[in-house]
Order: sequence, then structure tokens, then C-alpha cells
Amino acid sequence: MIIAIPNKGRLSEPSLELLREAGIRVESSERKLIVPTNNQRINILFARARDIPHYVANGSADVGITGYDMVVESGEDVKVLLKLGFGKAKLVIAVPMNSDVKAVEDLDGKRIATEFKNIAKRYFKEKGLNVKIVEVSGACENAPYIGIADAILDLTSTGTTLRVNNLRVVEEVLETEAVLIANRNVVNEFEVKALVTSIQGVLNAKGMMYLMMNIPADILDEVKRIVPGLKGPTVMKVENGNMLAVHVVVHEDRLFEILEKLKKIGARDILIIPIQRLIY
Ligand SMILES: Nc1ncnc2c1ncn2[C@@H]1O[C@H](COP(=O)(O)OP(=O)(O)OP(=O)(O)O)[C@@H](O)[C@H]1O
Ligand SMILES: O=P(O)(O)OC[C@H]1O[C@H](OP(=O)(O)OP(=O)(O)O)[C@H](O)[C@@H]1O
Ligand SMILES: [Mg+2]
Repeated sequence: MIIAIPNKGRLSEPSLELLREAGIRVESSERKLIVPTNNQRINILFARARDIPHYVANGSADVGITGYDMVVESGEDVKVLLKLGFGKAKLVIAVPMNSDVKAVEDLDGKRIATEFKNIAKRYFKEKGLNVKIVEVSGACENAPYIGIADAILDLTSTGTTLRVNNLRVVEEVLETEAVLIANRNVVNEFEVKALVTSIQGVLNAKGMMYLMMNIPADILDEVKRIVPGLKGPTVMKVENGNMLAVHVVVHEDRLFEILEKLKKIGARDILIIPIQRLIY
């Protein structure tokens, strides 16, 4: 199986990291075209995020990681298998602060600079607006100031770039995040399914902790109220005395309040271990 992942840019490191967590490590550090992994049946194809939908659709790679925006822009017919939770951004239409444009409808007859010409064309066509698309390949925010466009269609996440360039959002067009995509002919293959299970297991486990503790048997009901767990806690008898060992999965965000409550009602020997994979 060949997995295409971005060779540069914002999605590159997080993609490698996610694969590492899912047990797939890239063997060679050189960024060759196709690189083997610790798994004999898996190779990595390093490519531009923008090209990955095409490579997956034509079978050069079986699966790939890229931005959902890139999938939509490419128009390729690939299967989106998983949302990956990183590379989150919004594709927005923005204009200079002092522009007269209040709503998208005011853009009729105007020029829009973007790296997303297909999405832009489709969007304005559906709205019945006649605009001129000015294609740029980056640093789109400059376009209104150098006089080549009246508005831009570009990605924003923290909003910093829009702010420092004195631009305001008129409309949100698309929400994007990194996705795992597959060629439609291979979605049912064992390796592809195994990859989905592995990555899903990693995503499910994010922030989840395995909590173990010893409790006096008579506080079990109270403990269950504090930590219900996935399907109720696992309860085991401790060999000596009237103690129980309780194991339960909790989200790390809840630990702050949970631990104090558990301690207060008599839980002790509390151990907390991060969970690497969680497959429901
Ligand atoms: N500000 C952002 N916040 C979060 N994700 C982003 C942001 N900008 C881009 N992305 C995501 O990362 C993907 C790749 O963007 P990136 O900037 O890394 O490469 P690029 O600009 O398309 O390529 P190039 O390196 O050729 O300029 C985008 O398609 C989008 O899905
Ligand atoms: O809301 P923010 O956090 O400021 O992010 C938005 C910026 O991020 C992306 O550019 P990138 O940094 O990838 O540079 P590029 O134009 O070279 O692709 C995007 O095109 C915006 O310019
Ligand atoms: Mg970019």
C-alpha cells in the first residue's frame, strides 16, 4: 500500500506524527519520492498537498493525507475515510476594512484573488454572481493592496494574517481539516481497513487516560457516579482485605475534579496512564 503525505507545509509534520502514533514509521529521513516504512507492506509517497487528491484518484497512491479543501478544489472522486483533527481552517471571502462590500452579492462584477480557483468559480456561479477570478499561488492577502483584486478567497485559522493585512471576512465558504482519503477501488482492502482502524484508534485515544485505583468495597456506587467509564468501570477484588481495584477510562480534562472527589471518598493508590489506542 502506498500512502501519500505532504512533503512540506503545514500538514507535513502532523501527518508523519499521526502515522508514527499509528505504528507506521518512515525508515529513511531523506525525502525521496517513495520511502519504505517499518511495515514491509507500506510505502510513503511524499507529494504536495495540492497534488495528493489526484495521485490517489489515479492510483499512484492508494490512500493519502491532505486538506479537505484540496480534495474539493481538485474535484477528484476520492473517498474521504477519516477526518484527522489537525489542519483546521476556514476558507473565507475577505475584503479590505474600508471596502464598500458588505455582503457577497456586492461582489458582482468584481475581481477575486485566490489559490482556489475551482471552488471560487463554483461558489460564485451558484450564487449567480459574475466575478473575475485572479489566480495567485500564495500570499493572497496582498492582492487588494497591489490593486489586482477587490476581494480574496483564502484560508484563515487564527485570523492573524487577515488582521495584520487589514482584511475583514464577508462570508465563510468552506471548513477544512486534514483528511485521510482513498482510491475508491481499494477502500475494502485489508491494509486500508487496518490503516483506518489504527488511525481511528489513535484519534479516539487523544486525551483519554486509564485510571486505576483501590477503593474500600462500600464506596463502589459512589465511585461509579464519579467515573462511569466507557461501559462501566472494571472492578476486581483485591486479595487481602475488603478492597476493590477499579479500572476506568476518563478524559484528561475531567481529572482535575475527579481526583479530588475520589480521594475525598477514600480511593487510594491511584494510577493514571495515557492511552495510546482506543478502539470502540
Ligand atoms: N492557516 C492554516 N491553518 C490550518 N491549516 C491550514 C492553514 N493554511 C493551510 N492549511 C491547510 O494546509 C494545507 C496546505 O497548506 P500549506 O500552506 O502547507 O501548503 P500550500 O500553501 O498549499 O503549498 P505551498 O507550500 O506550495 O505554498 C491547506 O490546503 C489547508 O488544508
Ligand atoms: O489565520 P492565520 O493563522 O493567520 O493563517 C492564515 C494563513 O495561513 C495560510 O498561509 P500559509 O502560512 O500557509 O502561507 P502560504 O500563503 O505561503 O501558503 C493561509 O493562506 C493564510 O495566509
Ligand atoms: Mg499555504
